[in-house]
Amino acid sequence: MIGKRFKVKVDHFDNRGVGESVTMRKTKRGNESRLHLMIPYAIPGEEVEVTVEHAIRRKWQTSVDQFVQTHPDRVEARCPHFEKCGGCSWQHLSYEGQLRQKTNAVKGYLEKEGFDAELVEETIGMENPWTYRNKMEFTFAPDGSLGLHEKGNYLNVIPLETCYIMKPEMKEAVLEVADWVKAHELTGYNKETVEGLLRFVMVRQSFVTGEIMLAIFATAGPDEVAGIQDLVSRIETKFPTVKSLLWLENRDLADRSQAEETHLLHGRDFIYDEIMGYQFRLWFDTFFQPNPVQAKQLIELAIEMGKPKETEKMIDLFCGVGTFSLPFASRVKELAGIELVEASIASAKRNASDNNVDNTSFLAKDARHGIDEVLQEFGKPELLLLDPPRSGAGGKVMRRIGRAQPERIVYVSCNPETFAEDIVHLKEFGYALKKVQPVDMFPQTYHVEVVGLLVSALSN
Ligand SMILES: C[S@@+](CC[C@H](N)C(=O)[O-])C[C@H]1O[C@@H](n2cnc3c(N)ncnc32)[C@H](O)[C@@H]1O
Repeated sequence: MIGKRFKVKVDHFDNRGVGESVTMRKTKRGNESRLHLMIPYAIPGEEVEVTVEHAIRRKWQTSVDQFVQTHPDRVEARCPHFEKCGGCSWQHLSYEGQLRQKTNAVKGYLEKEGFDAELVEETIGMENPWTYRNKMEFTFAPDGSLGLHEKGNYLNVIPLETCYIMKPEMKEAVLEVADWVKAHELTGYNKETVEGLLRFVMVRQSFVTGEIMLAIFATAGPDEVAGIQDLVSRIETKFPTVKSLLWLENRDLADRSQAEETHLLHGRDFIYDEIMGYQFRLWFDTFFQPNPVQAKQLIELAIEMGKPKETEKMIDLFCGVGTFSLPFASRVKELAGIELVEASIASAKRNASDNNVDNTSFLAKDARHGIDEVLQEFGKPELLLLDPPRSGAGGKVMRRIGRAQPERIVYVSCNPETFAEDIVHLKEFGYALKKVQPVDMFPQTYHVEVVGLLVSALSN
């Protein structure tokens, strides 16, 4: 198969937004079999000539020799790193085209699980689908250059020239770090030889307060690094909005942005952010919605769909640091948040008290056991919101939710595929899906967020 050429029409995007063509072909024994060809950066409807490169899990990966017919939504990608960088995967689609494809994808996942695709609204897009990210992470190459991982090659780093999905000020601050590294001839960490100093730079900025955090992950402490004072004075003089400059020591072999020791080089160890008028403290490892403009839309939508009432009790499952909990708490009598990560629960409690929200309780537990515990102490909630990770909540959690019988369930998801699989479990408990609203949290990528409303038949 390798090296064979085909002329095919792209049928659909797979669940990672890659063009796929499926054709029937005869095997040597004369049987019919499906041939899956994966075609990078191709759009459904396009006609392409491709060459087979290799197989991954029974799907043949191809390279494009020629586009015979292109889609009207095809555009020139804006970024010079497009196709090499693992970040934006859909810059070859017009923004309107991206939104259409996202709506179709959500409809497809729901139809597959037996739901009515008519319940899916058009995807809510952004007025400006660029410079939307409030947090980015860049990697050092062994020679000290700083950039983004090459797509499909974790060991290679593409030096950062530009990045259109983050704010220019964030990029300038990161480029200043890159310049400092070059000036002092510091080395980057080599994953193969496990030698070298610098691992990552994480940058995050609040779009409301403007405060920036710069965190540098390295295999040694700052005392062991020549020129550290130069870094501090460069940042202090050129970037007054950097309110937190951190040096995070990570000597571990595991190449993750974690820290064994935190050294504060400038400012405080957190920055302030705000959403819907609520203030949040963000540490370097705090999960916070990465697109603050759309996050506000998402919370407002969840409120509109869930219709919280002042007489009601509510559970916020997978609550993180309380991004949804705080705005909802002011609209219900009592709210209980459940979340696995203890540090997030500590943050959620602090965020509640910082914002004078006093009708919440937060429990650091796995969702499954947390529901049982909260139900025992708290009784049946009228409203339940869940916002699980990409892998979904899973059947066991969904059945526990079904048995708890809240009147209304608002399901926020960053993965419509697992969302559709999860809500199937609620059917046997008498829930009907009323509405699904896709929201574009990640323009220029295939990712799409959804908010779904499910209502119990028993509540009517
Ligand atoms: C998509 S985030 C949502 C967080 C929060 N709703 C927000 O908007 O910031 C999913 C959250 O689920 C938490 N989580 C993951 N697995 C969990 C589990 N088994 N039980 C409870 N929480 C879990 C993660 O730590 C993370 O905070």
